[in-house]
Parts: sequence; C-alpha cells; structure tokens
Amino acid sequence: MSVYSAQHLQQFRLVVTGGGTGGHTYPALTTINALRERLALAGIEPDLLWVGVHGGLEEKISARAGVPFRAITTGKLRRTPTPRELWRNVVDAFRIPIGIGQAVLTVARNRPSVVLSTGGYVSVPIGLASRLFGVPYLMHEQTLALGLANRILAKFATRILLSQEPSLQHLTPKARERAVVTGNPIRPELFTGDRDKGAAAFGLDPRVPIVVVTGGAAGAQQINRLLAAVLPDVLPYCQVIHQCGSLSYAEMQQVAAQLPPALAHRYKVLDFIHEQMPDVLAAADVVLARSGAGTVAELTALGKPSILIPYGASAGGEQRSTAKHLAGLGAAIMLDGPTATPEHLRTELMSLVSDPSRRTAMAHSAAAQGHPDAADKVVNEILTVASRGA
Ligand SMILES: CC(=O)N[C@H]1[C@@H](OP(=O)(O)OP(=O)(O)OC[C@H]2O[C@@H](n3ccc(=O)[nH]c3=O)[C@H](O)[C@@H]2O)O[C@H](CO)[C@@H](O)[C@@H]1O
Repeated sequence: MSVYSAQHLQQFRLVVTGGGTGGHTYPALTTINALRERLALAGIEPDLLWVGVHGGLEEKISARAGVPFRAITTGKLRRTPTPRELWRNVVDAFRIPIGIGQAVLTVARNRPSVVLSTGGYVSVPIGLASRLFGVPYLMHEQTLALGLANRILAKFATRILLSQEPSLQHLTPKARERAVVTGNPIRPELFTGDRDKGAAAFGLDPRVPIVVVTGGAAGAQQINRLLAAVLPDVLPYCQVIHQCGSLSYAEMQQVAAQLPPALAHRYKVLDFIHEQMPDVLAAADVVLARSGAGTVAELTALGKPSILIPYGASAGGEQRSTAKHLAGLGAAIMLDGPTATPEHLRTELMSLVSDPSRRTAMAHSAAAQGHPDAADKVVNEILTVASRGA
C-alpha cells in the first residue's frame, strides 16, 4: 500500500467496462470487490462507475454490487453476415459512432484515474475514449486466445493483463512489453467450500468419489447427452452432481427417473448451482466440464482433476486452445471431436474415479496453472498505474 500516495487514493476514480457474458462480468465484479477491500484498509471508499450495455448482465450485477452504472450503445460488425445479419450490420454501423460519442462524453465528464476493461464489445469505445484523454487504460483478457475486441485494444492499452501465460504468444512483441500474467479473478468464496457440507447438501456419501458435471453458465447439451449414456455404468463406482442448464433440466430429470432404483440416489441434477457452488466444488473428486475461461480459472485455482469437453466446432476455438493447453501439461483430460463419445467418456471417468494417485497428480498439475491471487494482482496493477499516470 505504501507505494500509492494517500493523495492519489483520496482522489481515486475507476471506470470499469466489460460485460455481455458472465465470463466478462464476474472478473470485473471480483476486481471491484477486491479493490474496495484494499482501499477500505486506508479508510477510502473508491469512486466507481461501471459502463456496460443496457439490459446486459452487467447492469444487474452492478446494481446488486451498489456500483453506479452507465449504459452506452454498442454495435457488432459481422465479418461474413447472412442476408438477415446484413441489415443488422447496417443498423450497427450507425450504433458504433453513437457509442463512441457516449464513451467520449463519459470519460470527459468522469475523468477517471484508471479505466479497466474486462472484454466484450462495450470495452472498445471506452478504451478508445480513455486513450483520447490520456487516462491510463488496463485491459484484462480471460481467455487463452485473445478475442477481437481485446486484439484491437491491446494496441494502445497502458497495461495488458492476461489470465494465462500462453496468451503472451498472441501479442505482438511491442504489446508483450506491456503485458503481465495476473490470472483471471475468481470469486473469493470459492476458496471457502467444505466437502462434507457439499456432500450432505445433496444426500451423498463423502466416502464415495463425487463427480461434478458443469456445462458453464448455460449448461451444455453435448455433455448432458454423453453423461446420460454412461450414468448406469459409472454410478456403481461414484456419485454425480450434475448442473445441466435450464434447457435440458426436464430431459435430465427423466434420465434420473429411469435409473435403477439402487443407483438413483447417487445422481443429483440441477439446472444451475447458485451459492452452493463453493461446497459443490470442494466436494468434487473429478470435474467434467466445458473449458470456458471462468470454469478453468476456478478448477486450476482449486487444483481439481478434470475432463474437459470444449465448446465450439472450430479448430482454433478458445475453449479448445485452453483444454489442449491443460491436457498437454497433464492438468486435465480433453475429450473432443471423435474422442467425445460415450465410450471414451466412460473409460476416462472410470480411470479417474478408480485411481486416486492419478487424480492427485492431475490436481497438482492443475494447481500449478492456477492463479488464486489474480484479483489482488489486478488491483496492484490498477493502483500502480493510477499512481504513475498514463
Ligand atoms: C458457450 C460460451 O460461449 N462460453 C463462453 C463464456 O463462458 P461462460 O460464461 O458460459 O462460462 P465460464 O466457464 O467462463 O464461467 C462460468 C461461470 O459460471 C459459474 N457457474 C456455472 C454453472 C453454475 O451452475 N453455477 C455457476 O455459478 C462458474 O462457477 C463460473 O464462474 O465466456 C467465457 C469467458 O469469456 C468463454 O471462455 C466461454 O467460451
């Protein structure tokens, strides 16, 4: 704390921008909470403004966190539009300059000490405006392969904060000089989970291995169907807590109803896991999941052995790059394309469930990739840049 002058802190004002998905919104929220905690030590309540899209998740989350919110207009230009999207491209082509105008006014009026963006199209106009006024601008990237918005912003960001080491390769040599690997900030309550409480909440036996299955915020149909096909074979050896997403909930309840009565009590299905997530993850001996940036940040920070089935068909998809990277380090098993069959899933699940020493080795490799202190590192960067200026 001593490197930041009291005067800087008294006048400290942060504009945070980012949203669209949970993947962009939650790292912003976690950073805000960590910053508030840090400055509270000096008796300071930071002056904050969250800039996002009207009706986006960030509007709800900022309201719940008590952070003033300003909506700006954004547009998305599709590179290979369908005939219907062509019209939306025309509309968006008008929206983009409006958004830039609003962003310029927002930065001009608020004169923040620092702007932090955590991705999404809303980041671009605010990032541009901050540079126009010489305000220090930090961009944070959650995924291993940089998204389009962040590839643009990386060109002029004061500092580039990355979640994973290999992302450095996606930057130009010049941008790399301004980059630092902080990790992806994750909710601190995830570190407070209790295995016994997690098992008890679902009526499970903590002595029998527990597999947690999650498809990310929306659930994953592919994972749900693969799991349904192997449940009768694996349930004699383990118990399963399955977050399937609201779209597949009725279908998975039917799968549960058809399980042999002797095994049915070992399978628990939910559409979404809310505040129980810390205990559920603490209870997990093995996790079967999509390799979304948030999920992977959590699994590595907690050191969990996992089987990852990336989302998306394209070979260069960000979830696939992430899963491939972790699998290459022995920190996860990747099932993808032709390997993502019920037979393969059954084999991999059984081998992990029946082999505690393999799970331990994988857990260690996963933990070596984790950044449990990511939020603190991002806050350090914000305060350091604030005290230095642009
Ligand atoms: C399908 C898709 O496009 N997914 C993208 C989306 O992921 P998406 O936002 O779906 O998933 P992430 O893995 O990034 O994060 C999921 C978050 O939701 C939480 N959670 C999940 C399920 C649940 O029942 N309860 C719960 O609290 C997890 O703990 C985690 O914090 O944004 C990520 C970050 O840009 C990208 O890497 C993903 O590719």
